[in-house]
Amino acid sequence: MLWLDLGNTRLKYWLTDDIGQIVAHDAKQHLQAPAELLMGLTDRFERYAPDFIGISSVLGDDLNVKVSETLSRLNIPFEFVHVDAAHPLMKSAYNDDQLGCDRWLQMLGAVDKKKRQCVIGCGTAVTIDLINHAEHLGGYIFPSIYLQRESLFSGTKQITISNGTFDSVSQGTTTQDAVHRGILLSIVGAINEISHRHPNFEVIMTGGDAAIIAQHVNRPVRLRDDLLLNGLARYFDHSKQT
Ligand SMILES: Nc1ncnc2c1ncn2[C@@H]1O[C@H](COP(=O)(O)OP(=O)(O)O)[C@@H](O)[C@H]1O
Ligand SMILES: CC(C)(COP(=O)(O)O)[C@@H](O)C(=O)NCCC(=O)O
Ligand SMILES: [K+]
Repeated sequence: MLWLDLGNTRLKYWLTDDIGQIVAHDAKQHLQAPAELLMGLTDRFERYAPDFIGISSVLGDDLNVKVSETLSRLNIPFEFVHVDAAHPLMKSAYNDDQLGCDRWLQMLGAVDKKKRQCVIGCGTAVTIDLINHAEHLGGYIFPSIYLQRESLFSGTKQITISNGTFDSVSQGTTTQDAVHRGILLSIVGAINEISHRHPNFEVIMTGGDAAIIAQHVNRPVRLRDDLLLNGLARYFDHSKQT
């Protein structure tokens, strides 16, 4: 099986064998041209010869059509996941026309009837979703570190930094440090606040920046970079059973 996660910044793929073990995986910035990036991967995918391609995309219809055209050349069956708020594995109070497919699949990858869970996606946007015994209560969306830095850059005259590391939340004594620590604090602070308000929810984090952010969160955090993959596998496994 080939699993694709088309996020706003990076295309991730996982190739799994018939017992679900990961054989290959990668993440690449698609620079808003995911179909072209996929074109360059088609010979590799043909060599893997998967029997099915499951896709999560939050890139909208126009890009999804281009991705479909590229994938059609492979003559391998593929399917884009659509959010189902009434899914047997997890009910959702969220508007299912609007809920991002990646958020939904990350939750599907983690959901456990016996638990209260806070699922945090650390991608282009940070998403926080609350699940109470397999019922999605709703969540939050806010810009992640690079989007926040870009907004400061474009919204102010005197903040002109373009690089720097997000590695501390202690107060800064230069513009560069004040910006990078402020941005990281805004994200870590939000996560600490939500986990403080929901003390008996287990906190699970995934996404490209999860490791950077998790180390500053003042509650135990479970890092799972396979969450969306797991959601895709559960989704298509379940649809086969029914
Ligand atoms: N402008 C940027 N420069 C460098 N890295 C970036 C930039 N924007 C995002 N990234 C990196 O890309 C990754 C995005 O995470 P990912 O979970 O793949 O996001 P998405 O699912 O939204 O595409 C993160 O590791 C982040 O550090
Ligand atoms: C919130 C998101 C942009 C996060 O996407 P990502 O950061 O993974 O690229 C995505 O889940 C999305 O487009 N959601 C649709 C709006 C919503 O979930 O309400
Ligand atoms: K994502």
